[in-house]
Amino acid sequence: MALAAARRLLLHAGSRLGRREAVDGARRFANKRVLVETEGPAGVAVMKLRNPPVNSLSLECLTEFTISLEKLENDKSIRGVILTSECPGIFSAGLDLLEMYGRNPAHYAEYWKNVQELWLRLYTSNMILVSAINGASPAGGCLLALCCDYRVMADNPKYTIGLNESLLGIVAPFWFKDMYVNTIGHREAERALQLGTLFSPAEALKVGVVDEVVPEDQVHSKARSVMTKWLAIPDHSRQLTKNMMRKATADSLIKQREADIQNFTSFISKDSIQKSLHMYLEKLKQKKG
Ligand SMILES: CCCCC/C=C\C/C=C\C/C=C/C(=O)SCCNC(=O)CCNC(=O)[C@H](O)C(C)(C)COP(=O)(O)OP(=O)(O)OC[C@H]1O[C@@H](n2cnc3c(N)ncnc32)[C@H](O)[C@@H]1OP(=O)(O)O
Repeated sequence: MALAAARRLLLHAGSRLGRREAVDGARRFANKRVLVETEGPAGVAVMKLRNPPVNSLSLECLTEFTISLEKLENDKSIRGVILTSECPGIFSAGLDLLEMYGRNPAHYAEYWKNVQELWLRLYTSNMILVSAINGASPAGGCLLALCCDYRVMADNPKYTIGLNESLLGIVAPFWFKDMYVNTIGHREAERALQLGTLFSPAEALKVGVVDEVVPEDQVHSKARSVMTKWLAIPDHSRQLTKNMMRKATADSLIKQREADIQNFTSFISKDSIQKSLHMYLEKLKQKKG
């Protein structure tokens, strides 16, 4: 409830928590975890996730992300968004494991509702979305990239991307799966989902998880040049086409949002699933030292 109130305040009362300033004709607004810079005449915004250390999608981060997108969507001068990260070497570590571990069912339900909301807003956005994937992008991080119309990834073998849920002992929700199938086809998705494959940039390109791999220092310039190409298409025809391609996938979640929340909540609350998440979190800790 408190988050919903914060969201209303941020969105409608301007920016009490956020900031808006003019810099050389460009505009920017920032919440704590999302920075948005817009470039006047081109109608393009650059949205940077900045939730260190790994841009995990905590409830606060999801909320700020959704609010920022909503603001951009309502700003008729904005036609495209480049989605990227301000955390070195990490695009996004995906959903925040600490939101799904050791909490109560009401918290899981609230968290999942916000995950759904961000996904629906991103996936069905009328704007052109290009991701500049400048770091690791597992699970929910990959989901963000898959929502975009075009994905450019940095050519660094340390960065991997994919829906790795099965490695955590959890299952990618059906709408994650649907988007994966839409992007890389049924056979590749079936294999990658079962194995929890995290693809290197070269593999991701080969299988179609990303559209282009470029040297790390060119990710942003390439994303901009891709955006320029997409901006040349009339908005109305591009938007109708995007809607035609994505509507069925979005509708299948819209039709069963409440049931999906119940499924998630009962699945994630299971002792066996909590145990798997505990082990995975321990593994992440041990990796350090
Ligand atoms: C049948 C019905 C089905 C219904 C559906 C049910 C369930 C499905 C539900 C959800 C789908 C899940 C989606 C997800 O996104 S789950 C998250 C998956 N993410 C990962 O697996 C990434 C894990 N992280 C890493 O691999 C690495 O951290 C990294 C991103 C490659 C970065 O490595 P680096 O070496 O740079 O950092 P550290 O590993 O040292 O991490 C620093 C710090 O961050 C913590 N952390 C990492 N990832 C997360 C995360 N996703 N959430 C929360 N915290 C994270 C890590 O533990 C370290 O913490 P510390 O306190 O030790 O500093």
